[in-house]
Amino acid sequence: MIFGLRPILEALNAGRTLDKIFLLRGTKNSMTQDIQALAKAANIPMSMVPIEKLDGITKKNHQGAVAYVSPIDYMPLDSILAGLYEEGKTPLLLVLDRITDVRNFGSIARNAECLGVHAIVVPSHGAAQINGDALKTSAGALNLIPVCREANLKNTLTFLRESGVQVVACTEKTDASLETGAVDLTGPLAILMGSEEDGISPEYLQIADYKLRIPMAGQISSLNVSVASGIMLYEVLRQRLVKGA
Ligand SMILES: C[S@@+](CC[C@H](N)C(=O)[O-])C[C@H]1O[C@@H](n2cnc3c(N)ncnc32)[C@H](O)[C@@H]1O
Repeated sequence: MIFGLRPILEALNAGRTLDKIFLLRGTKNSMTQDIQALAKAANIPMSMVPIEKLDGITKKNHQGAVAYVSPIDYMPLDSILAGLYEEGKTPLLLVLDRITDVRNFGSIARNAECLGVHAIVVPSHGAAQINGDALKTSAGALNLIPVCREANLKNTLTFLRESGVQVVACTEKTDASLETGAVDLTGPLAILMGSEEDGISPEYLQIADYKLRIPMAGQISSLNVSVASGIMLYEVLRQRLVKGA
């Protein structure tokens, strides 16, 4: 963690990757304005809060502002995609729409790394903080797989489609079932997973090329998102192995 306006400003100016910034509600001066502008430009989520409410933080040590330093460096999606095409690889991306549980996120990252995903894409707001717990649950996968943080997932999904990447929404809210094999998952692909709370945003579902449901035989209406990501990514890998892609 970094405490205080000046140290946070210095960290931003030095290009350090911050996960989230909290400013004490009511503080407004030239430094807070600079922090706000730099945080916005770098896609770093920021909240104005009564800081004393944050875990383990007292009036004495916060000095008006607290920032969490990210244990990973976020990567730019466009250059990752360009690099994959240049290397002759068939891109496989995993887009996570507001996964908020840190352990779910870590476990999804582990599935992704094990099953051949080239990069994970998360929104800059409303997603789990990438912290020590996420790193631990990922079994180190978060040190191996690039993570891209995007300000606007709608624009990102549109960009992916325009770049030749097929967007497949993994959702229980469709009749199209995965086991039919009706959708070819061997081309450039982005798998979209939805939040624990309310699934994939309707506006993202509209952009997707296909929606696919993992068949279920029980009474509960959906799988845990990490489990669902594992099943969906296994099917992608299975199709690619069968085709020799
Ligand atoms: C726990 S579910 C979300 C449930 C939530 N109550 C809702 O209203 O959508 C989280 C995510 O896991 C994935 N998922 C869960 N069960 C699935 C299934 N049977 N088929 C496809 N995706 C599934 C979807 O991406 C879903 O958005």
